[in-house]
Amino acid sequence: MAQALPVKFKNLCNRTVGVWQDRSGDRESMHQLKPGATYAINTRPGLRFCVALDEGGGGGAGCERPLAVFTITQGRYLYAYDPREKDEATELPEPEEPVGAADASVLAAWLEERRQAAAYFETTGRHWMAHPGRVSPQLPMRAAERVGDELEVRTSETPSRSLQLTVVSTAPRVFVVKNFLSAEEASKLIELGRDRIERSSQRGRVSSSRTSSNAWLSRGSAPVTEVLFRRAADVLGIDEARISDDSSSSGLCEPIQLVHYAPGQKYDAHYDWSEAEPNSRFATLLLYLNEPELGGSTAFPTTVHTMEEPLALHPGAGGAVLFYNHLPDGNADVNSLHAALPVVRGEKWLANFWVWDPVRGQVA
Ligand SMILES: O=C(O)CCC(=O)C(=O)O
Ligand SMILES: [Fe+2]
Repeated sequence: MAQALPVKFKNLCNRTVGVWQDRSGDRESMHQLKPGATYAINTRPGLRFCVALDEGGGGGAGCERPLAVFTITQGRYLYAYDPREKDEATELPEPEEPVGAADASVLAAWLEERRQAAAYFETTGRHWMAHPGRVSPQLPMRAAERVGDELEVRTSETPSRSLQLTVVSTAPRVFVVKNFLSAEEASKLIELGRDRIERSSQRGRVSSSRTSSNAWLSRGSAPVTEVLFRRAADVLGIDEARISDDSSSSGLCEPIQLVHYAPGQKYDAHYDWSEAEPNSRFATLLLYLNEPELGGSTAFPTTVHTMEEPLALHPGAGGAVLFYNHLPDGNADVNSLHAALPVVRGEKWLANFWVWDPVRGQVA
C-alpha cells in the first residue's frame, strides 16, 4: 500500500461504461460511469483497468471486449476514455456497436475541469480529486496539529459526559475517542439491527472488496440512537439539530449503519468521499461496539503520522474513531484512504456515522 496512487477515470463517450480492474485475467467490476462521469480511486502503478460498455447496471460485457485498457503509471493521474483518441499501444477489436463522443457540453466541462485542476495543482502540488463544483466545507473541522494532542469535549446530554479526543494522525485528521458509548448502549444498538443485517454493498454493488453485512438504524428508531446522534454532534462540534438523518429536510447525516464482520470478512482500502456530486461524506465517526479476539482493526495505509507505522486502530469496545474525508479547501483528502482489516477470530460489530457537507446527497 505504500505506493498508493490516486487516479481519476473519466467517461468521454456517449454510452454508459464500466471500469474493471484486471488482475491477470481475473476481472473485478469497480464502477459504472454515465457519459461525462468520473470515478476516483487509489491504486498502484502497474495495475490494469479496462473500460467496456455496461448499460445493464450489472456485469455488462464483463470487459470481454474492452473499449480501452489502461495500465497505471507513476506520475499520471487522469485516465479518460475518449473514443476519438485511438490507443496505438494496445490493439483492441472494434466495438460491437458504434460508440461516439460525449455531448459538446460534457467535453467543454471536461476542458474547464482540467484547466481548474491544473491551476490547483500549480498552487498546492495536489491533484483535485473531489467533484469540480465542490466548495470549502461549511461544517467545522476539529484541529489536528500534532499527534498526541488532546481535546476535551463535554457532551450536552444529561448528565453531561466528558470525552477525550486524541489526535492519532494529522493527515488525514484522525482522532480516537475512548469510552464514546457504554457496553449497554453498544448491545442495544446491536440488538436493534442484528436480525436485519444484509450483505453490504459498495457504491450500490456487491463487491468482493467489502464482505461484511449491515443494517440501517435511523435516529428516531430508539432512545439509544437519539442519544448517539446527539453525542456524535458534540464530538463533531455541530449543532445536533443539523445532523438529522431526515433527507427530506436539511439533515446532514445518514442513518447509523450497523456493520457485522464474521471471521475473514473485511473492507479493502477505500474512500468514504465520492467525486460523483459536489456534496459528499465529509466526516466519518466509527463506533466500535465489541472487540474481536483477533484482527478487525481499521487501517489508514497512507496517513502521515509518527505514532505507529502504518496506522491500524481498534480503540476497544465502546471506543470511537473520527476522521475527515476532506481538506479545509474542499478537496477530497487522498490520505483518508482506510480499510477494515479482516477479522481473524471472533466477530466485529461496528457502527458507521456519516456526516455530509454541504448537504446530504445519494447514499451509495
Ligand atoms: O470497519 C471498519 O473498521 C471501517 C468500516 C468502513 O470504513 C466503512 O464501512 O466505510
Ligand atoms: Fe469507510
